[in-house]
Amino acid sequence: MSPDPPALRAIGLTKEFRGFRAVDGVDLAVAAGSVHALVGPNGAGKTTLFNLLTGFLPQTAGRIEVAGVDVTGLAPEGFAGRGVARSFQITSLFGQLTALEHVELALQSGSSLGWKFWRSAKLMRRYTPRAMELLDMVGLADLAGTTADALAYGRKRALELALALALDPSVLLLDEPTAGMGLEDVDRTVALIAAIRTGRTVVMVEHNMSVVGALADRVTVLQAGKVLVEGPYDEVRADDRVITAYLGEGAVRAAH
Ligand SMILES: Nc1ncnc2c1ncn2[C@@H]1O[C@H](COP(=O)(O)OP(=O)(O)OP(=O)(O)O)[C@@H](O)[C@H]1O
Repeated sequence: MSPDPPALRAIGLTKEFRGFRAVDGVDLAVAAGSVHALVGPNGAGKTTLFNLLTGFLPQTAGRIEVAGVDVTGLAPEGFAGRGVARSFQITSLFGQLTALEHVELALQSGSSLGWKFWRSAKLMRRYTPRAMELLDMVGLADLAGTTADALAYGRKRALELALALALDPSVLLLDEPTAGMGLEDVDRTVALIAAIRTGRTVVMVEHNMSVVGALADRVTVLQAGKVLVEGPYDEVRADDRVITAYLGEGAVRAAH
């Protein structure tokens, strides 16, 4: 029996911005059921790769597969339709809607992308039980009636996760899930991701190495648009090439 194809795979993926290669021939295979972190110094191409892997940017060259199926060139809706979802950006929350209403809308639209139409409160109520479950999962049950505007930063990020989970994706992509958080929220988010990874594949861009160490099965380090190193966290963090990429030559000498 052949092994399962990667949940998400990039082959020679390349993105040029006016001739500048932000992502340059990246090969990436994210094993089904794994948590895979994308790391690298500023400007390495993480966000661009993330956008390519969710259909938010068209690639210049290369191929993307979801569970072995070619999805190259599909729009974000096409990726979502194949079970690939990304966490929402805070800016896309509607300040005056409650946390519960946000999740109900996400459930109703069936897609993190379709906020276009509005339904009656009565129709929405059919989604309330599942929406409450999702809010409970991310620790927001007590804040279901709070408007997004009134949620603290860490709670907004938790709401973003609930919205992504509303799609029940098989592959969940998280863009810096702990960025800007205090320690307590970071710990809470790590525990949450550890809980929601069950039964799915998670790809995350993350700067915080202790978060990567706590969650990631494998780590891909990008530098100047290319894969510098790929492997388990402990191997990657001890790799001289990675230390140099982050801290410069002197840091490698200091580390030995
Ligand atoms: N729309 C764009 N037009 C032109 N250049 C871009 C565009 N988007 C990204 N770049 C360039 O591509 C390179 C990679 O950027 P990207 O944001 O993907 O890196 P990153 O690893 O996510 O960085 P950071 O950790 O700072 O967020 C950078 O040099 C950036 O200036």
